[in-house]
Amino acid sequence: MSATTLPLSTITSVGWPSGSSLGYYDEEAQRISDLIDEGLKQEALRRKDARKKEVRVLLLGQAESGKSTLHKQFQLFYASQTLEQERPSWRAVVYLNILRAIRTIVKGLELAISQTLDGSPDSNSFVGSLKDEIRDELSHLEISLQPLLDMEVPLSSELNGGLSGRVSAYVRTGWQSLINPRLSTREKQPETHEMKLVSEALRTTRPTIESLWCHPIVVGMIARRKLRLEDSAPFFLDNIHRITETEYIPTTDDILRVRMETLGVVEHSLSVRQGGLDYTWRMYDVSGARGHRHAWVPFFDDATAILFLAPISGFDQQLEEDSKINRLEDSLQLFTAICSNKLLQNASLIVLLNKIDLLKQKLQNGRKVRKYVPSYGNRPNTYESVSQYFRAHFSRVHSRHDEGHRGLFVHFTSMLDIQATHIVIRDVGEAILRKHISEAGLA
Ligand SMILES: Nc1nc2c(ncn2[C@@H]2O[C@H](COP(=O)(O)OP(=O)(O)OP(=O)(O)O)[C@@H](O)[C@H]2O)c(=O)[nH]1
Ligand SMILES: [Mg+2]
Repeated sequence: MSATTLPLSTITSVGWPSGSSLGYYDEEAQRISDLIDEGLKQEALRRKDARKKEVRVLLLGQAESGKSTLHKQFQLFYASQTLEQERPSWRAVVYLNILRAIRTIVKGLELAISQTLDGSPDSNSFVGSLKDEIRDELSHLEISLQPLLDMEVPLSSELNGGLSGRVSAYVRTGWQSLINPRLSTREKQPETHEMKLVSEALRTTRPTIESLWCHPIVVGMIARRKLRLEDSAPFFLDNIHRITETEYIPTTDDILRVRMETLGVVEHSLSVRQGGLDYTWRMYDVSGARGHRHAWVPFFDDATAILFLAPISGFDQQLEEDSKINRLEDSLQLFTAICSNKLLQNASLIVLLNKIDLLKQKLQNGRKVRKYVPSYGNRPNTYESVSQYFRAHFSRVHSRHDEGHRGLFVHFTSMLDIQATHIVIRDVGEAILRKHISEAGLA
């Protein structure tokens, strides 16, 4: 029976006050409606209040520009205990970085050796005139390292929760628990089977890795840029002795240097106390590869600030995902798109011209900027001159394309320098918060 066919007597018999007039129901309905309205109002106020205490920061920039490394630095500055908890989990990623570096070297050597065996050596090839005994020596090193390299796929698959395919590991929420299941307990972690195999194999092949890494042919190929190693590969291979110790736990420097690609967009939350108030910083760390940038858009609404990272050491490099595009050129194009994006026009804009340590190193080694950036002309090939020239390019893009007519904050950074980066984080944090406070009416 539907409620509309119930006689009034039936209704009163189930507990409604008998003999009351219809006016009573109106009053009761009104009371309930007022209560609901009040609840909704309180909820809206509570949300508005929480929103005022929430700062949303986007970390943008091309792949390998240093976004995830910057997030680690924020973590170190505001929540170092969380990085402490994660520390053992990074060991697997360090191992994976080493395996990847060895694979790149071995593949590069294989290619060079096959060219000499073909009898059609590239006349410019450094190994074009390899003597038979050196070729045999290199082949022997490669064969000895093959079992170690065969562990790369299972290890990356373990880090990716069983997903294999590309040999890589990805930053995404909760990856640490796969390799370090009792992350929160602080107990000494038992090694996973895969990790045990890899760490043993690394220990036993350490002398071979060292021989390969300091072999004059490999050193020469790197000097002539015949091998494209990731930025941190030399550091890990130089430290192979320490890293293959039985009790090895990654240092903070190792964690900052390790390369782990970001998958999609990862949200991190940080509690930040500033000016006597607690704020929640929501940081969005995105994948910077060309094919993944469309995934950023849903995070543009309501962004408080953008931290745009441009690795200016990349003036002589191409994108990994498209070898026709110069890295610096790509950074400038991307920055143009960010400046002119209407959805972002209210967000503070902060540019971090990153990897200045690598830029200084390249210039010291005699790399000429004008060879890769013809417009640089005959200006001095010094860090001061080059860095200001690159900065001027970003400022020009900003003044031509900035939709919101915002001010532009520019910092030169090396994400590996903890002290200097923390000064930048403090300055940037204060600037972002000042703007947020005045806009949210918290002042
Ligand atoms: N030498 C040097 N290396 C850096 C610097 N900043 C970052 N790196 C290294 O560059 C590599 C890439 O850094 P990530 O932070 O993973 O780059 P990302 O922008 O998050 O890259 P995607 O996630 O692919 O978009 C890592 O190995 C870092 O250790 C820097 O200032 N100097
Ligand atoms: Mg990343």
